Amino acid sequence: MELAILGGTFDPVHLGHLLIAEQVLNRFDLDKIIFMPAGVPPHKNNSQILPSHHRLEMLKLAIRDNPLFNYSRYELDKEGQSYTADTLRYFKNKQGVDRVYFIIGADSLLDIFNWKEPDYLLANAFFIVAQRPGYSIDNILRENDYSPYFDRIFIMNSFFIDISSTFIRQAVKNGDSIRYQVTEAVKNYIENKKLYLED
Ligand SMILES: Nc1ncnc2c1ncn2[C@@H]1O[C@H](COP(=O)(O)OP(=O)(O)OP(=O)(O)O)[C@@H](O)[C@H]1O
Ligand SMILES: O=C(O)c1ccc[n+]([C@@H]2O[C@H](COP(=O)([O-])O)[C@@H](O)[C@H]2O)c1
Repeated sequence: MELAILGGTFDPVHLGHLLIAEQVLNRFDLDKIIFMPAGVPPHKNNSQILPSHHRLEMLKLAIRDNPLFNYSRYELDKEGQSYTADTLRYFKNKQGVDRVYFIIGADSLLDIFNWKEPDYLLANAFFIVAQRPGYSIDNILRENDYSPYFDRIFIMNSFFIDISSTFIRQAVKNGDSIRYQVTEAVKNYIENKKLYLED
């Protein structure tokens, strides 16, 4: 069995996330994508992250029209930090999944040796890396020694999408439009719940 997971804080989920998931389905022989919201994202300032029920609700709204996009509550329901190594162990050892693909942006690839148990992760999972503005994958691959894992890291020939959750949160705070950066349902949710208006 194979599983393709797009993990993220999704604060909020945006069209960049949806577009990279769609490109993965176009380019790889995978039949669905599992969006995995992090309960406690390891490398983010958690006091500033929206409670998980809001992040999950927006994710559900964003993917509801696409039967190939699913989500998992695994990292939300689990205690402690949402380490990807723990998630990998769970799906491989407890759920018997043979191949787990993690879909990440180039910024995450740059950070991956700072993740918990990077060697275990890189040796036992597969990574699909999406281009991201501001990051040169060629330079990233030159800076660290990824060579033992080259057969497990797939660089996706994807287009660059200049959208980030940080930019969206800032735009809401400034009173700027976020239309076309998030789905209409997510935009309405943010407005109705008055999210991201303050620091
Ligand atoms: N526009 C994008 N292009 C490529 N990858 C992206 C893009 N946005 C997010 N990702 C990737 O999706 C994953 C989850 O991202 P995350 O939920 O942290 O969104 P973000 O926009 O990076 O958030 P923030 O701005 O708060 O850091 C990460 O691996 C990240 O690299
Ligand atoms: O396992 C780790 O140490 C680790 C450190 C940083 C990020 N991650 C995972 O990478 C994914 C994207 O993270 P983020 O912070 O960009 O939302 C998300 O699934 C995180 O749980 C994982």
